[in-house]
Formats: sequence, C-alpha cells, structure tokens
Amino acid sequence: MVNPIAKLLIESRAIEFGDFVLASGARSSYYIDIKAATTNPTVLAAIGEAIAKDQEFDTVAGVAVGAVPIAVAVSLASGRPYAIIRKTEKDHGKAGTIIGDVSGKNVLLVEDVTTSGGSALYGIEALRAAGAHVDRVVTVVDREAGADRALAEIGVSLMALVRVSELLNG
Ligand SMILES: O=P(O)(O)OC[C@H]1O[C@H](OP(=O)(O)OP(=O)(O)O)[C@H](O)[C@@H]1O
Ligand SMILES: O=C(O)c1cc(=O)[nH]c(=O)[nH]1
Repeated sequence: MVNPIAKLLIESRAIEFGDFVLASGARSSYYIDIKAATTNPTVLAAIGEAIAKDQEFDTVAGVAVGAVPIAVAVSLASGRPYAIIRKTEKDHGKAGTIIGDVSGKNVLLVEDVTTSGGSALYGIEALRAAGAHVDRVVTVVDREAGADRALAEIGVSLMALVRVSELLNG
C-alpha cells in the first residue's frame, strides 16, 4: 500500500464490516469509522498536512461533527483560519449556522467521508449563502458512491485523499 493516509486508516482499524445505516439512509456492509483515525493526533496531523500542502484557499471549513477536527488540522498546517458549519442553528446566544469569517473568502470545504455528498452540499449551500466562494471539496475518504457527480452539478470538484476501493481492495 503506497498511499500513506490509506495506510494510517488501516492501522487505525477504521474499516469495519457489518450492517450499517449511513447518513444518506442507504445501507452498507462496511463503515469507515474515520473518527477512530482522526481522534489520533498523529493521524490527524498527517491528514491536515496532506490537505494543506496541495491546496490554495483563504479559509478552510467543515460541517460538524466529523469534519471539524480535519478543518482545524488543515488550519494549523496551513496557518489559514477555519470555519465550522453547524448542522442545526442555535436558538440562544449568537444565532446562525456558521462560526468564522467566510464572507468574500475563497473557502475550501473539507469532509471526513463522502458518500452521497449530501453533507458537503449542505455545507456549500450554507457557505455560499454567507457570501463565500466555494468550488472545491477535499474529503479524506470518498466511498465512490456519487458524491463527485452531485458536487459537479453545482460547479464543485471533489478531491479524495483516499478512495474507498483502495481500502477495500488493498
Ligand atoms: O456524503 P454523505 O452521504 O452526506 O455522507 C457522509 C457524511 O456522513 C457522515 O456524517 P454523519 O451524518 O454521520 O455525522 P457526524 O459527522 O456528525 O458523525 C460523515 O461525517 C459525512 O459528513
Ligand atoms: O455515509 C455515511 O454516513 C458514512 C459512511 C462511512 O463509511 N463512514 C462515515 O463516517 N459515514
């Protein structure tokens, strides 16, 4: 296995087999427990550096919960600020779904796993509504289940550090 991030995910035992219901409602016989990897600081730092070294952006953003540590790791590796997109709006304190300054910024959206692309689409819609320019998503693992096509329809390209076939087929 030559992909260093794929190797780290396997070493983190992030691939589980069973019967899982996914965020999109689809069922799957396997699950990428990406949090098993991103809760390890060494793996998280490697992911942050792998994304930061190849991307130009003003701000990096992630949808809560899974993409938040990744956005923070990219921020630390790049020296660029990060933003968080809440899944639900708060009804107290400061309202709004976005934490951080994204208006007028070229924002890179990061994802932990992409399946249907629904979570990324939600994040892009929220960022664009807040005045951000978003044309790229970088995901740690793409499950090769249509997220790239869903994002292309709104003018966004998807780049994956790891394709799930690399994990499943060695
Ligand atoms: O491409 P999609 O079909 O949207 O699926 C991928 C999304 O599903 C998971 O989130 P989940 O809803 O499990 O939330 P969590 O990050 O809060 O655990 C994962 O973190 C992605 O955000
Ligand atoms: O589609 C999802 O919800 C999903 C799939 C997967 O393999 N891992 C994950 O964290 N979420």
